[in-house]
Amino acid sequence: MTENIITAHNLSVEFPDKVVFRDLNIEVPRGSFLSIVGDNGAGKTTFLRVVLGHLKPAGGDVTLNPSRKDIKIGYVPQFRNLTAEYPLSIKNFIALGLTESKLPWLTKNEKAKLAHIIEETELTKRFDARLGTASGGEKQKAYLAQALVEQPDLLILDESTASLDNVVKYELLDLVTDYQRDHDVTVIFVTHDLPLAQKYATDYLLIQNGHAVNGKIKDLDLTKLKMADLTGEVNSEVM
Ligand SMILES: Nc1ncnc2c1ncn2[C@@H]1O[C@H](COP(=O)(O)OP(=O)(O)OP(=O)(O)O)[C@@H](O)[C@H]1O
Repeated sequence: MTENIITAHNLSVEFPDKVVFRDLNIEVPRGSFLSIVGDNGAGKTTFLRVVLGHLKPAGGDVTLNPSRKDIKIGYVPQFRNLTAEYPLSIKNFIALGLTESKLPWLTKNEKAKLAHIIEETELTKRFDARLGTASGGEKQKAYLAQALVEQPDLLILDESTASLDNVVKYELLDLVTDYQRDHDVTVIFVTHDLPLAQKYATDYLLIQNGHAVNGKIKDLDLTKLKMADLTGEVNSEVM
């Protein structure tokens, strides 16, 4: 039986002036790829904050497995350009994600982890380059490698493909799904890009207008969503 990494029952999230959603039931199987989609301000980040225990729900419950204390999380933020003067090499930047030892030098095991993730994120030819001078795609791959270097249980891609060009977006998500094939990692991809979500995700969570619906991505009918780049309203047929 597939284990769930996230299980929520009747989860309701509200602020004094806003219902984010009510009575969400969702199970996120280990090893799945969940896309969270919704307009700006719909509640995607808020959902993650509740899951990670940073915000108390108004009702219901959500559990993580492994527990919040034990789970290893990798996080890739939205792309932001670093200045050309940024001093770290790609390799040293990725090494910031190592948490095993507190020593000022890398242990043998850490060096092996670093070499491995550099290869898996296809940065082998560029690991000595300064991150500041790297291309946008290489920078985002370096963020991805940093998030994966400790082999997380859960990888959160927080609009990590926004403002990247199309080729780079697909390259990055190809790397994620290749990595996922070889490692036991669950991916949560927060995005406004529905076609991208449809290509890579197995499951979706759509948060819109105070409602949340979820299911298998193959059952999400894009033609029923009235969205221009996901900035419109969701059709009532879906809600
Ligand atoms: N601590 C808070 N107190 C009150 N309202 C809040 C709080 N945090 C978030 N909100 C509101 O809840 C709503 C959901 O915010 P959230 O940041 O989760 O949206 P989002 O879907 O992640 O948006 P974006 O795509 O722009 O990042 C917004 O209207 C926001 O203003």
